[in-house]
Amino acid sequence: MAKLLKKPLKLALVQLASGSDKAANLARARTKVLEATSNGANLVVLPECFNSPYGTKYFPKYAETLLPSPPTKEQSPSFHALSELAKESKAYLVGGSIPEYWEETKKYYNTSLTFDPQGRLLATHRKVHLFDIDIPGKITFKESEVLSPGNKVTLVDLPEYGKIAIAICYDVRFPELAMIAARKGAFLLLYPGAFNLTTGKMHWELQARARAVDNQVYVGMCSPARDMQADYNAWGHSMVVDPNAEVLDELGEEEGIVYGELKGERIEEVRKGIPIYTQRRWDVYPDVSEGKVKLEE
Ligand SMILES: NC(=O)CCC(=O)C(=O)O
Repeated sequence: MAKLLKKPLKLALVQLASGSDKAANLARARTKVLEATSNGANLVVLPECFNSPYGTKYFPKYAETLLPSPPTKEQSPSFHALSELAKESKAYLVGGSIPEYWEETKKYYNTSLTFDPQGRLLATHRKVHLFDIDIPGKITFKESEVLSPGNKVTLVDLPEYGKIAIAICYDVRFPELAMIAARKGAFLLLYPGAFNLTTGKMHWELQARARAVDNQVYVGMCSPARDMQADYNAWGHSMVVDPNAEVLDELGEEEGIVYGELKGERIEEVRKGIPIYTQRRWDVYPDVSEGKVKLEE
């Protein structure tokens, strides 16, 4: 089997403290991304809605136009700031997510942009599963009041390293997305996300570790820092999980950067020890195998 991760990669997840001032958020993101790369990171990730408050009433106000691509600076200051930052830091950059407005359809999306170290756009992921939940007395949230869903699995090839998959927050709860990405050869599943104080406590770590153990790949979950003055209080606890579902490192609630040294040998070791990759019984669950998720050679 070809190596999933061709050489070691240093991953950095920036748990950004952001507020209502978009320009200030972009400037803060730049400072923290440059800090991460000055510490040797090759791939840096920002949180969901890293340059705006998180909430349905904020999406239209902060939305930027990304299509046709590339947008102008007026249409999307964040696109240009991220592209320039990837170039400046000479690293791959997963720009968390931003609210997107698509003129042609008049629809809004929660969208993640990934850039290469030359500042070129590599991938766009629109959140596939919208965060619509209702836990009485705790939290009710309905992204679908404003947003439309994306409709694809997003795999990104980093030529020197291998493939990664990008999805956004609530997407992590859907193992199918992760499974397809892993079967197509991703060594790392990345989720810019913003769980809250109710579901964060219940499921943030569980979901990260579950996707790792299901697929025997690395997982990175990148949250905003917690702000108790904001309408929505993010859980924090950005973390890197290894292919054996062990938490390699984790932050608390405050702003910070969590790092992970990712190695191909670790994936191979875990898969050799517990070889679920060669033990699947597609004959017993053909409905899943028919999902066209053949294991890569
Ligand atoms: N921003 C989100 O998608 C939140 C997801 C979340 O909190 C969850 O429990 O899932």
